[in-house]
Amino acid sequence: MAKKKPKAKKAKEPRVRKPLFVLNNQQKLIFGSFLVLLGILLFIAFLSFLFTGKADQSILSELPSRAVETENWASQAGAWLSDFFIQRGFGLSAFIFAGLVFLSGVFTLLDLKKAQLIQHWFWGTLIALWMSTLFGFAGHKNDILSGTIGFELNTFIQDFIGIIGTVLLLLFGLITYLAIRFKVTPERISNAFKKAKKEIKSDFKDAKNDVVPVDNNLSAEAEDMKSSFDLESEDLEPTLQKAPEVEAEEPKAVPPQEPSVETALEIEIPKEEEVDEEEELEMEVGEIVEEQSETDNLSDKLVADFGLFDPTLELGNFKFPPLDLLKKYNIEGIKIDQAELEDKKNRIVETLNNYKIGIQSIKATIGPTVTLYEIVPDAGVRISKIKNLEDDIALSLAALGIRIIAPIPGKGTIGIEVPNRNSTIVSMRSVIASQKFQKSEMELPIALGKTISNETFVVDLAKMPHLLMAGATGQGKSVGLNAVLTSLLYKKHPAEVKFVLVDPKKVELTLFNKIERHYLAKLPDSAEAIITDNTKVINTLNSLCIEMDNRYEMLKNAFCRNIAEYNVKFKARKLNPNDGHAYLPYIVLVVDEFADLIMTAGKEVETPIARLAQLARAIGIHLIVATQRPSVNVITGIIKANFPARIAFRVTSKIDSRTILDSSGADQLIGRGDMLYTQGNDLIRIQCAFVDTPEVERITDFIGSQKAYPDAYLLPEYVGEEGGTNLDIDIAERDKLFREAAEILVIAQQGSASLLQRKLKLGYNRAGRIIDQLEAAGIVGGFEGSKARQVLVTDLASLDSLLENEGQ
Ligand SMILES: Nc1ncnc2c1ncn2[C@@H]1O[C@H](COP(=O)(O)OP(=O)(O)OP(=O)(O)O)[C@@H](O)[C@H]1O
Repeated sequence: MAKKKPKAKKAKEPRVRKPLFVLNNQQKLIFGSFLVLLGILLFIAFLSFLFTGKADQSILSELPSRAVETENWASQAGAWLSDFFIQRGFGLSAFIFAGLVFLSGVFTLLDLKKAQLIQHWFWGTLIALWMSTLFGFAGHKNDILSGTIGFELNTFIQDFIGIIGTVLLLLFGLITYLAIRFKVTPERISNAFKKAKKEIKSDFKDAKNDVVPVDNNLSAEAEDMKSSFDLESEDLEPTLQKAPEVEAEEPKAVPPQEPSVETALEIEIPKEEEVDEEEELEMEVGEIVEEQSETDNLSDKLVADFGLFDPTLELGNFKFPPLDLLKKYNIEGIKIDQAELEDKKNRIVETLNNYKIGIQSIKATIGPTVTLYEIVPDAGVRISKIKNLEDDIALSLAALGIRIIAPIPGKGTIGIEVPNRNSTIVSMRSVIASQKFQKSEMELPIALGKTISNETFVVDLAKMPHLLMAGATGQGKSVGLNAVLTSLLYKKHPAEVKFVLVDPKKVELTLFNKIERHYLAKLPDSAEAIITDNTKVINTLNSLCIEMDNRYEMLKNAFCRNIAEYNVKFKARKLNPNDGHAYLPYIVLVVDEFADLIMTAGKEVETPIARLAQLARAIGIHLIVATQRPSVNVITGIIKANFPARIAFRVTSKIDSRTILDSSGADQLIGRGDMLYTQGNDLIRIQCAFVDTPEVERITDFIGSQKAYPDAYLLPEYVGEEGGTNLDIDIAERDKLFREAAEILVIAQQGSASLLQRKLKLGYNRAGRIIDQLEAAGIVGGFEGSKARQVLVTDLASLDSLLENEGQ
């Protein structure tokens, strides 16, 4: 496992060398063909210059004009260019530049590697310099051969190191060039010599067609070998033939233990191979050129031609809802009531003094619903003493919802939160309009409300990664859910996020039906996207589990660790849609009234929820679960462990508060959107943003009236075990009423759960389970939709014998 990690990382971050400028295909064609033709023109002009250069000398001093007549095949331009490159430049070597220009054109047209072209230019220029210097040295009388540069270079070098020095320097230049460019080494030269020598020898041998007699100077090993051959195959009269040069260099290289016996024994071949091997050991390691992988090149090309993939293109004209759809309240902002502040401060100080607690300083921070009084007690005061005075302070202030934070984490103070006499509504508009939200770079930003210091509180759902919301009825849960959904609607394009809404109350989330084809996801066969039926919830959750598994597979194939990386790669066109890749929107599953679901479906809901909560964070499925009853059988350990981010609205008891937050505090809230938020560490008191139903309606109307996708986002199909059929039910685990139920159905010859419910006064779940057990026992048939199941046993006698046989 540990070994695999770096590999994955390497695959994840392929080295992409960004070119300075990228030409598109048309530009490549234009630029490439220009260079090719220019190369040809230069070649023609240069060639012509060799014949017509002298004749055109006179016109070079004149300014270019139509009246000037030239002999050059490329006219005035040809004459000028040739003069520049040949006469004043490199002489004959100027042809190299014509070739290089031509080559550049070919490279551009065929989109070959730039690095190679640069190498050609580098070496071409060096050769041009070397050749013109050589011509300058050898034929310094003729400046067409060397050009001015060659002539000057030659005289410059000669002035310093003389004629012999120049010859040697030129020779050195040639050797250096051969050594670097063609990787010529002394070994290769000597090998070439040896090979040539050997070939000549073998030719000579072949010609003679004779066997060379045994060499008396064989090494000890060779002698051994010879004797073993003599012993093993006397009749064959083997003869050892040995390459003399091999013996001289490496006599030990003959493998003594595995001699092969042939009529005309050729030991030299393995020996030569050994020598070759040894020579190969001194192999030069060539420079490692890092190349872009094929896919990178392809994706770069695709990006150059079509730009980055834009998932929002299908609904390119989609307009985000404007701010004025949200209500503006007259009393925005916090009013400071000096008298109230002073009064409360005095009461706090007084109460503490009554218990002999002195205070060094007191500071007030006014929030929308509560004011935080931070006190620094005198030295030597026990913090727990103040904490215990919570009720006394509440009594003296005659206020609900006093919360004491002792000490405030990170500050050396003790906080006392006291509700304001007149609380201010935190409008959704104010939090959506805040810079913090508008400028947030989060994946799934949610503006929850405002903190006690009146700052907008924005969190990233993708980081949470799942949210548990609880609170007694009427304390602001539904408003909270709407605030979450509204935040996402204001920030995310329909292509980027999809909601799966589960609303057993049937009324809370219905407004979102209008944006079904924009933002909602549903099962392929369901008519409504918002799920109100508990049995459908199970199918949807299982379908989400399939979606999760599918997404993990896609991520694995793309070497990505999470959805963000995957989508970046997909946008850069590095993932081929034909290989099953697609842009992945985030999926937010919202479950209202979770307690109700657990009551009716129990484990069937809990298991997929827990699975999703455990695994879905990396692939962009996030859960928001809201419940009225935060009891331990609803918020089980496994659910709790996977929902580190929790919101508690007001609850009725300390126990409930502990169930949600693992600490008390939620019981001391004042309701109406007053909440505590935790992401595993501190509790933050927030006033939830208020968004009313008409506002949500306006937003959904606005979005719903725009062009939509043809259908809601379709989740994978889940072929459920309808009615909870499980054919492996253990006989020992059968219901106590199993036999009775079987008899009822056999007598009635009708396999229906409702019949059992009526006759045995059972709940739906238990009746359903018994039916499953009867099916497993072969008493009733399989599920047949709305029809009752078939009863497979005709009478009670057959039933008796069936059950008796089963027991054996
Ligand atoms: N953030 C808020 N600011 C101001 N008032 C609020 C806020 N949240 C809720 N309220 C008030 O509380 C009332 C009840 O809120 P809400 O419908 O969200 O409660 P609930 O917890 O969903 O109740 P239930 O569980 O019964 O559905 C709202 O009609 C509203 O008047």
